Amino acid sequence: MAYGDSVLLASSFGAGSNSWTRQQFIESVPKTSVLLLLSFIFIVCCLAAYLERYRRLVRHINRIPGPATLPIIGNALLINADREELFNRIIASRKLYGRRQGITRIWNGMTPYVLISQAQAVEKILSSTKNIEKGRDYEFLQPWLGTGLLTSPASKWQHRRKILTPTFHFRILADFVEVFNKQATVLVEKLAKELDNEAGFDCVRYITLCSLDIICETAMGCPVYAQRQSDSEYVRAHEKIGEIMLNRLQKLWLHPDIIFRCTRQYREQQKCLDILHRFSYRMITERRSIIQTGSVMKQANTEDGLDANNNKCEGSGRKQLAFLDLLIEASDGGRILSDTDIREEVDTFILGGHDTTATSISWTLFLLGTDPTVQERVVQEIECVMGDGGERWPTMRELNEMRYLEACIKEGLRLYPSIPIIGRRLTEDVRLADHVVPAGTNAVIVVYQLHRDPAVFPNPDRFNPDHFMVDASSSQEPRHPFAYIPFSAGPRNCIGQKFGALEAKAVLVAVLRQYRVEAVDRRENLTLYGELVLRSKDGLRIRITKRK
Ligand code: HEM
Repeated sequence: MAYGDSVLLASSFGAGSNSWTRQQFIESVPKTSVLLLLSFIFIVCCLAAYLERYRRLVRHINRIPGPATLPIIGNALLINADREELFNRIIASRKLYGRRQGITRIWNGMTPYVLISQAQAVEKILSSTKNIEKGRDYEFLQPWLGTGLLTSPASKWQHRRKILTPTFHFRILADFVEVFNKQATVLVEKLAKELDNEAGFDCVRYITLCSLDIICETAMGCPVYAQRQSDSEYVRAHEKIGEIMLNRLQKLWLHPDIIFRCTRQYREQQKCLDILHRFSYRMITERRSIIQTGSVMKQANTEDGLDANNNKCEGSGRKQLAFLDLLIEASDGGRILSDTDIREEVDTFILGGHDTTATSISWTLFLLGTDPTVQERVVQEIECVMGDGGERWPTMRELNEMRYLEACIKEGLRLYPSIPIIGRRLTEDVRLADHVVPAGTNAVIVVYQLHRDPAVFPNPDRFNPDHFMVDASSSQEPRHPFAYIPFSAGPRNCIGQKFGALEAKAVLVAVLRQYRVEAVDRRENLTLYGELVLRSKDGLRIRITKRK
């Protein structure tokens, strides 16, 4: 014991034989009190550190232009708008505050969001290998998708992406073209009943069911007959869970689990999840046994499949491999991927590859219906590439040759990107133009607005597929690589973009070879919903007539 210490103790407790030693003093203090004191100090330190971080966040965020904020609630009143108004306000934010730099901020209560719609700034966020954490809103997809690729945290994502990338190899996609063509033929059949419909009809539901058929068959190796049995338990569960998740996303008070779990919607969600997950697990078991008996490649491509009511998929062995087979193969008997992991990824492909592709096809078809000259040019290209193809289905090579059709799909995705908004939660500071956007901020990339930047696309609202017809002799400056990102960009870009683009082509070829399309509504009269995917309030109404 140091001299100073003994003096201190002596003076505190009195010297002499009855005085306390330091040891006695320490022993006399109850251990719980010490623990409490240490915990208190720890909490105070954490709180101080948190407040300092938060103060820094507020200081940086408030330097970014944006609407005036109220204490505590920030701009929550502004955000708490109905479906159509919210998207309008997001778009208006740049016009009002961020015209110069395409960067604005908004406070949802005490949570900051920074809206970004300028290519250089977008590049800083999306090209980062550190800021790859998804925004908070993606958590609402987790009951269904778990932490599959789309929703997975950074710590898990990299390893998963490495395993999954080979499943989208072009040789595997070539095999899927047959499924695209087969289901597109069913779509053409279904559309025939609208031939006499003078008033027009919404094409989105028809195309969404076709796309669901395609993704389920390619992902799980089992047709679900969504187009033929659109009221089956599986299809209804799909539609219902989408509605529930969207509704929860929009209603701030349903965000905390503790409240949501008390609602009827939660119970409905659980029922849907039970149907969807049960189906995916059944497929895994079935495909595993087919693989074990070595019969995947041998089996004939039968027309058996999902029974609408009991979800059975008998004799559904297919000539080609499904994504599921590739995942089972990559799982190494459960060592690398468990059945739950596989289920998460299959469900992720189904969600990620279903509405997005259907939305892209629907908007392109609608846009072609607004411009007969462009539509005829597409049809001429199809005839030219297919030669005397008659009713024959296009091959992958032929689809790849249809450059003008591709330009129309790209232009459709420019004007109406299937995913109009992409979110990231920043884990480290980013400098954007004159601003520091601190870690902890939710970065919101407004793809819809980015794609309409007049500095990149002159006359940006016009439907002009020539934007994407590459002219090697052109003296124009090349476009900024992050000015057009319908499939996102950087490390967390869309893994299924080639699949989606090829599917869109196959479906549009099938429809346009049979029908002439005319848009019923004018584009400027459409009301947009910028939700999980970009929708029009009243659907996309077209009229069709038979081509000779
Ligand atoms: C036209 C069709 C499609 C469009 C416009 C599209 C768009 C996108 C976008 C914008 C993202 C980034 C989302 C984000 O960062 O939050 C994304 C991610 C993703 N997409 Fe697509 N997608 C399409 C088709 C598909 C298809 C067909 C599949 C699967 C078969 C698919 C599977 C995925 C997956 C798994 C991710 C997450 C990738 C990752 O985080 O590593 N997508 N998609």
